[in-house]
Amino acid sequence: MSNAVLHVADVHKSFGGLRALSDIDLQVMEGTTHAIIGPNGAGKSTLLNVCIGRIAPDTGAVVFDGQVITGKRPHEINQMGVVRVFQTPEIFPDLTLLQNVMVPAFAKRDGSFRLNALQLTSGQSAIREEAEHWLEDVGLYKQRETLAASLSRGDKRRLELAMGLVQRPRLLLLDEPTAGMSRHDTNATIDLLKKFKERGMTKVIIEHDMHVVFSLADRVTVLAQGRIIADGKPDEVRGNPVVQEAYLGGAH
Ligand SMILES: Nc1ncnc2c1ncn2[C@@H]1O[C@H](COP(=O)(O)OP(=O)(O)OP(=O)(O)O)[C@@H](O)[C@H]1O
Repeated sequence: MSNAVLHVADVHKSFGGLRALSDIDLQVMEGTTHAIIGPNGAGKSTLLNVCIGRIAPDTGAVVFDGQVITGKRPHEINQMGVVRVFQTPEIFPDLTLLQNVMVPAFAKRDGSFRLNALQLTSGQSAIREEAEHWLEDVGLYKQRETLAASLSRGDKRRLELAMGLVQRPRLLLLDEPTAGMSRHDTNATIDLLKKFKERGMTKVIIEHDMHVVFSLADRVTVLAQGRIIADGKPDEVRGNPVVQEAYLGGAH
């Protein structure tokens, strides 16, 4: 039996009169890729934000590796090993790729996020080597000395992935990792994420592109109007008439 790395336990969240999340209970098992899908406004981003401490649930709890993390600050949750890769890459355009990856590597080592860590000499070469390793892993090693601003959209996402990986996540949360990408870049991203899957990394992925979801997910949870309407293996979910109805009735 594998363990639940993440357990979202009976979470509710309202914004004013709007119920963004109701009765959310789900478990992400060790080593799996767990997709969260649903029409626009279903509550996917709110759920992710609850998991990383950016939004406090009204009731319920989030348990990570057996510890309640509800109420902890985002950087504390990040230090525990929960890493989120954003829909819009959060990179430093005026730094080189290498420097971009070195900043979170220093943050992981020192427990605080500082741009001026790049001026530190202690441990600089070990951090540099580690950053190079992850740039190589995502296929950006050759461009390591170029400025991040010059990258294509797909490569910026890869860079952000390297910035996440250098933190050696226990749980990687990916928010629409292929949004706005060409089919070629999307397929390259699928291949990259498959590689991490083979290494046993636990991932949660929010994604609209069903080709990506069904290429990667071991389990799929479907949200609609803030509730879980289906949860199971990809094929079970795909054939579920309730899911089809939610998509037809929604914006997609
Ligand atoms: N800070 C907020 N204040 C008020 N309402 C919010 C806030 N954040 C989200 N909502 C509302 O909560 C509901 C769920 O939004 P959320 O962004 O979580 O959905 P989503 O499934 O991620 O949608 P999308 O696929 O469009 O990104 C929506 O009706 C949204 O308008």
